[in-house]
Amino acid sequence: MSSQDYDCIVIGAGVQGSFTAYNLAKNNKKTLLLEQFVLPHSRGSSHGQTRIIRKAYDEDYYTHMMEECYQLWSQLEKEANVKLYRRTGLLVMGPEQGDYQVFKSTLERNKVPIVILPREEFSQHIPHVNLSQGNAALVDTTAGMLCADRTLKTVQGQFQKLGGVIKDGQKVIDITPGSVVTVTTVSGVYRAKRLVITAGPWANILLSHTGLQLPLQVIKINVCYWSEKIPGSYNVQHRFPCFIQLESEEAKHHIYGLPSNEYPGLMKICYHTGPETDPDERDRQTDRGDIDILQRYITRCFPGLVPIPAVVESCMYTVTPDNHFVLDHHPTHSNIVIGAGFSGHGFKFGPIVGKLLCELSQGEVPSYDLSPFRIRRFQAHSKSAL
Ligand SMILES: Cc1cc2nc3c(=O)[nH]c(=O)nc-3n(C[C@H](O)[C@H](O)[C@H](O)COP(=O)(O)OP(=O)(O)OC[C@H]3O[C@@H](n4cnc5c(N)ncnc54)[C@H](O)[C@@H]3O)c2cc1C
Ligand SMILES: O=C(O)[C@@H]1CCCC=N1
Repeated sequence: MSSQDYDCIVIGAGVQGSFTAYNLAKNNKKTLLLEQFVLPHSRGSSHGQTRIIRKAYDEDYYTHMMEECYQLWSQLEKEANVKLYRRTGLLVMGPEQGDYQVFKSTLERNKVPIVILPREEFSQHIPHVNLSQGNAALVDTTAGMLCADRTLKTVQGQFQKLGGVIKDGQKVIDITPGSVVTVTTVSGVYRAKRLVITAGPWANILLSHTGLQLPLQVIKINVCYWSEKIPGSYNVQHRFPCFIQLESEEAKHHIYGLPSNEYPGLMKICYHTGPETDPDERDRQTDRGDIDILQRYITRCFPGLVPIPAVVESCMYTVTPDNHFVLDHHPTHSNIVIGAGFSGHGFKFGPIVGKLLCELSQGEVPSYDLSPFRIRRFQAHSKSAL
């Protein structure tokens, strides 16, 4: 095996590619992780200080995967001696008869510890928030925040300690499928028996070299931070939780937030959709319709915040038509595995996605039923070239 030959190449060092490479190295596979930008970077979907981790989901299969995933997060923390998870709880608010009931049933069915907050007791538990008319509320008490940038640094570091090789600043410009896959970057040519593509918003650009297109939409998210009128009122140290406001008449998509933490006195609150963008032209996309929706919501429900964003950063989602991930083999090249379309909720699953993509690439039976994540569910869709 020459120095350019690997058991497996992983393209894309975001959260999913980094955890996949780490799992491959743990399984004694000679692994190369390729990244187009110099690391660390803030041009994809995995950067920033924080992400929400939760078991509160509509579907049982996500809640089931999160059971093991919490353990994997904790194992990584112990192995690397770093703190990545902070328990805050997740406040779920939503119209009583809508998605809220589905979240509640999933949590109850799976025996996730929750606290129901009756309307008359709400403000005693959650001061500084107005519960919308007709909304109900509960807290997923096991939920919390993950340190995102620290996670990438940690998992990439552990991968390298296991002998894994990271080459950053190496944009992949060609892929030649075959029993040995050839991957060409701007400055090298590498070969491997197996390839994993975890390219986030650039997935379809890379997949075009393999004759496949998936129905993925890339959207820009304005990551907004809002100033506390009274310092500390929404602070993590004062036990303010993360929250999700489920979709309602006035906001057609979720609104979610994390307590003030990374920027003193600023709480992060975002809208769970945004305008479509080309990933290489993200900063040219200046639509701020989402911010208007957030301003109205904050004025009404978070009266302790100044309803003008103090900081706006950018991030991207890569969204599938059903908002479920793609975790599958390439339909015509079985030694190519794809992890894509994490639809704005994939970070918390990083450790389990890494384990599953590693299993798929090694031809093993995956630890979970992956039928919700198969490519063939898009067969009827116009953008899939299967
Ligand atoms: C604002 C925001 C808030 C979010 N909040 C949450 C949350 O609270 N909880 C949660 O669980 N999830 C959340 N998510 C979603 C989560 O962050 C994403 O699902 C996850 O980061 C996707 O990771 P990825 O590895 O697929 O993509 P990315 O992080 O984009 O990684 C893909 C990598 O591939 C590289 N690449 C692409 N093309 C090439 C090429 N040709 N050659 C080499 N490298 C290439 C890119 O540069 C990039 O580094 C949020 C996302 C955003 C944007
Ligand atoms: O995945 C998450 O928890 C966040 C909050 C809800 C919307 C998307 N991302």
